[in-house]
Amino acid sequence: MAGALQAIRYERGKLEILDQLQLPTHSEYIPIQNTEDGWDAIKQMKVRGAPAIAIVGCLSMAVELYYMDFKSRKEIADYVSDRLKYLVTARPTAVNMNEAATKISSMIKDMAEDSDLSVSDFKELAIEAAEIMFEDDVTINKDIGRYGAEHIISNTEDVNVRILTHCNTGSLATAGYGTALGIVRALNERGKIDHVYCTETRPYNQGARLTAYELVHESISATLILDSMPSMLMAHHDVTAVVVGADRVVGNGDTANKIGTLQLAIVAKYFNVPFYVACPVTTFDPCKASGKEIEIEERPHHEMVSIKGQKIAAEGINCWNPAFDVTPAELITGGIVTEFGVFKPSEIKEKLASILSKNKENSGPGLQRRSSYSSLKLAEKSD
Ligand SMILES: CSC[C@@H](O)[C@@H](O)C(=O)COP(=O)(O)O
Repeated sequence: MAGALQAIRYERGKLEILDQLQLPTHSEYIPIQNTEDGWDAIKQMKVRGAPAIAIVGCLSMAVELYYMDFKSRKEIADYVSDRLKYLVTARPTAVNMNEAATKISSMIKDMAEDSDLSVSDFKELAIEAAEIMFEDDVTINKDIGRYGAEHIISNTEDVNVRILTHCNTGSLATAGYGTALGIVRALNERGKIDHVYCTETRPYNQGARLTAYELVHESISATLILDSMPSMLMAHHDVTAVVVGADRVVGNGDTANKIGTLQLAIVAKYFNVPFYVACPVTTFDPCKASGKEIEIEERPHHEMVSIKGQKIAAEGINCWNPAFDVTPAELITGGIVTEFGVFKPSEIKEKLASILSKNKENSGPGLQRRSSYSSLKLAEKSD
């Protein structure tokens, strides 16, 4: 296998991201020195993909914090909460940044009350909270990959599978490995891929520029198709499953993902092809009852009518550029693949609530387990 693609490079006090606007022709890492840089990179989509947005947002806060001096724990807690709220405003549909902001802010607020913690140890904990997300992401994605691959293999008679995917959900959209593309990677590691089809994903072309790049990089047998071709593809070729990522899965299983996902799900239903959504539990938003409540980001019209400054549409035409659509739960026929297993959309809220409450005390990915670990480490250090 080729060396892993790395969208995010981080060491304490230093963050760089691979500028995805320049891919696939140029690979340039750009520095993110503070939360303004983080916000701009997310807004302009130099980094994109729900998990990567949250990781870069939080790490930009960590880098900023690292170079600052504070007088009290409360000052740090207020600062962190303010910066994270600001980062959430960069892109509204993907819930991961909002989820991370809420989790880190409330953890930091609780720990600010702990008078045994020095200001500098407290600052370190705030930084570590962001670092934990980055460190855990690949493990989470590998679990998603394993569950998804096993589910697909055990629910098909195909010896080797043909997968259709949309947008980019791979190493470039996460800390590494990927979610939906992580399932493709896991299938490939098991020698089970016959072929992968990826859609170009207009207007930003994440499929043509990024997913195709990742598939070629890993020598996975793959074909690029236009966004208008999935029905033609399913009419003429056997597709084992459609596997996509998610920006927000709400309580009833309705799922917001890259524009074009809904039509893929409708076509898959027509041709009786199982349709899977793959995402970490941080993409789950149980507070919203249905997809109607999801705010859909609208992107600037210039992204539709020009490519790298070159006009491709008639001057003066009106445009509509929603970045995401919502797939109703009933069309997610294969299931929702998470790091805890594959769930039916109708059962995901209940099942995740039970798993997460059991895991809260002593395991599970993310801040709960690791923050108590960090507190222990700091306590040991001060003994
Ligand atoms: C693992 S990424 C999952 C989703 O974020 C992905 O499918 C997607 O819709 C990305 O949209 P983008 O606008 O490129 O951020």
